[in-house]
Amino acid sequence: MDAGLSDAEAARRLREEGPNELAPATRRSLWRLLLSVLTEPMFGLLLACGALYALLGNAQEAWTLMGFVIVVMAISLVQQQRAERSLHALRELSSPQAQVWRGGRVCRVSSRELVRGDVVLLDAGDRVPADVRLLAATGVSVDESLLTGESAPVFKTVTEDAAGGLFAGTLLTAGSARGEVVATGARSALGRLGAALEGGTEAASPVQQETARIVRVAAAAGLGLAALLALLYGWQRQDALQGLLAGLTLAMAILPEELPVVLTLFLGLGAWRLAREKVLVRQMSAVEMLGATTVLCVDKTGTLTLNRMAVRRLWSPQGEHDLVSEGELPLPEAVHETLEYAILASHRQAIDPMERALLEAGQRELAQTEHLHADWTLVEDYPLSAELLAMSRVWQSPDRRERLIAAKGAPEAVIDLCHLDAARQSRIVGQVARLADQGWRVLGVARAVFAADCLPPIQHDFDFEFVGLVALEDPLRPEVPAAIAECRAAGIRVVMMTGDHPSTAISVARQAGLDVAGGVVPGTALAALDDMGCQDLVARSGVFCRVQPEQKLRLVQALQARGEVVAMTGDGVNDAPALRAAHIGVAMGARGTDVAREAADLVLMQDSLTGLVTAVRHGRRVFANLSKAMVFVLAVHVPIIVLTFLPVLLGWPMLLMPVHVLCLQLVIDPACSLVFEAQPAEPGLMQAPPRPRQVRLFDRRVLLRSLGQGVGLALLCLGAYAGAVAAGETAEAARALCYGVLVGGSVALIYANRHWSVTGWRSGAADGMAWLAPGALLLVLMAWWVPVLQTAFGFALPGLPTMLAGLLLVGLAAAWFELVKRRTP
Ligand SMILES: Nc1ncnc2c1ncn2[C@@H]1O[C@H](COP(=O)(O)OP(=O)(O)OP(=O)(O)O)[C@@H](O)[C@H]1O
Ligand SMILES: [Cu+]
Repeated sequence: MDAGLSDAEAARRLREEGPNELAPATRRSLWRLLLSVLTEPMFGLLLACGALYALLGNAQEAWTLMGFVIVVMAISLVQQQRAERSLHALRELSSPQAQVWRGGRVCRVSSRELVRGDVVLLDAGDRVPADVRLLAATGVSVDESLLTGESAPVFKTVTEDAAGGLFAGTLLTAGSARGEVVATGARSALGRLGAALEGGTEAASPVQQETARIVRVAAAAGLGLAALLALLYGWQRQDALQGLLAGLTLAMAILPEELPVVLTLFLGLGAWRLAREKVLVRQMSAVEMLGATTVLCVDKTGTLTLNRMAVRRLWSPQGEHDLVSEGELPLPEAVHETLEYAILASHRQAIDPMERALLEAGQRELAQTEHLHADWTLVEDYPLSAELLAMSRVWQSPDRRERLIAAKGAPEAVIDLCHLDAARQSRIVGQVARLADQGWRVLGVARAVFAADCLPPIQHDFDFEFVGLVALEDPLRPEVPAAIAECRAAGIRVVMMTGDHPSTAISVARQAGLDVAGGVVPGTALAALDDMGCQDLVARSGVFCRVQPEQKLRLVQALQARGEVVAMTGDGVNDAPALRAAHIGVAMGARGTDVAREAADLVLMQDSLTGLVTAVRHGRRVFANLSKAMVFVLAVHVPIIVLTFLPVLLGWPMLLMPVHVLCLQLVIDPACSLVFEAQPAEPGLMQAPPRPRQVRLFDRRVLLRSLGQGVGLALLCLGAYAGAVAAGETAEAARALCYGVLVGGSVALIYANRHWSVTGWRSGAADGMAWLAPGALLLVLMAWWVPVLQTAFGFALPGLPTMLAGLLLVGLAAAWFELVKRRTP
């Protein structure tokens, strides 16, 4: 029964008892989305306008307006749905997984597919997916604070009573376990409590906060101005209803309802694009923080290296053997014991790549010898700890005559266990340095015998005898040097924090192309330093060895105190605090623990540093595109405001009505979501230093550019109107021309702002532009020619010379935008 359920039985139970989740995944339905669109203030304004038209007796205008309302709302709905769908897909991808016996073998399934009776395997760092009865447990301790509020670890062993089990939502902090699922979903202890895992609470990023502030200010200012305009108009012309209409138009023009939509859309789609590059974003705001990253703190194994360990060399005081260069020779007797005891000090069903490498070397090299003790039984197990980087296992031979203890671990820890004299000690230390200099991970191996029945509590109490050294090779990921070079070019420092030996650390750092000028600093050096000392240290050195998780946290904090924006990779059970502290915590999808993943903002599905560099590049691109979109959105509002306000002041007939503003939205919204969001990175984006952290989205440059471009367009539109009237056109034809220049100018505005470092027409074919520009042209022509629209828009067809003049004005606008783009710093 330990082999778990069959696939068919599991599927049947899943159907009958439902999935293992507390609340069904919440995906905002179409109705919810529609509701949120309907409750936007813009919609209220439009309804008010429609009602006013109806009151004024302009039934046709009221209907046209409503028609546009539906189109604009549909666009907005589609955009939101697009963002929503990408978010949902992300959540699915990042949903927790569980290791389970199904149909006689171990496989990984999404934990929502677990059913009662499944046999699950759990390891330190796993979140317990359901209520589980323990079948086997080694050194299991759990954090049940989610259920009990008590954060002290609780030790668990296999017992008959229910309290011995593991509960859904608790965290395995140490050990490993096998157990049978007894309750899932709402029937689990957590489900009965009605509690929910706090999943990805979205903290607003600086840009999100800034945007929210701008929207509030602009909305208040807009409403104030609109009220002023309504009063002015009503008082000047003694026409309260028309005044109200003018006011509403202005309110509509100023209301910056695009901004938050643009922000969510850009961050959401940015996350979706990253997911296609195998980088999962758990915290949306991380996309934008990534662009400001100045320091990447990376671990070594798996991030810089392949985590594909292989035993390279065996050393004992009697001899040495290289498994690659002397691979065809049989293993010399002198190193047999080194490998033998290294394997005895490992788990039989090893997960750790290092232990697997040892087992595999044993199968290959010792198969014909008496050194593999399949018939021995495990009596006791002393795990690795932060204080002592060594682990021991106690074995009983079949004849039960003696107990044998094998230890392996960091060489200095094993030497310490063996109580060697100074001469032998320094000889071994020299050998360790020689092997580690190649970038290999070196383990010391020791053994002891024990006759008494009662085992001592700590490893130090055995009388260990030094056996030898094992050097494991873990090749550098081939793509890493290029990724690090890219970081350097982009002004990003890469700092390595590893748990490994100093010589191994520096050698791998050198191979990867890290800055090793500051030497390698052991984690213990931090203990003697105060916070200022720490900050000095992280400024000077970029390679840290024998680092423990608490020290990672201190290093991250010291970097942050120096004003750096820190992204940090981590995968261990104890890395969570440092991951949370870093601006961007990065966990590994394949090898990381649940704890690390839950604490992280990003999950790299391919575990490689390259993914992180890609993420940084995307972060920079998203921020750049956001600024471009903001310049455009701000700039295009300037002429709209001027064209609504100025005619009232000058006593002209109204130039813009709600329907015009609304129709322009048909250009603005797709421009943001299609054109600006999809802009590729500017050339040189990764050759520039990171943007300083205090840089705001609406900085001087953005404001200057948008004002400069917007005022230019406003003047040209006014010029178009005044010119047309002067040339003898009717007010309707002049308005038609003015609107044509406004729409054409907006398209030119998009065109110019797509790229900042390149002139518009040199920037190559533009994806979204290809149908945005013809679409806008069609819109204008239809409004000019189609009779129904003509009346709704208050247009008359201008004469041909006027039209040509309008075309010229649009060309002028395009030239002006380029000029402003170049001249603003
Ligand atoms: N299973 C093990 N058996 C014996 N020693 C081990 C084992 N795992 C780790 N060690 C020792 O502990 C040291 C630190 O291991 P740890 O797992 O903390 O490194 P790490 O943080 O994974 O390294 P990196 O930063 O390179 O990823 C290792 O260099 C090794 O000497
Ligand atoms: Cu000791």
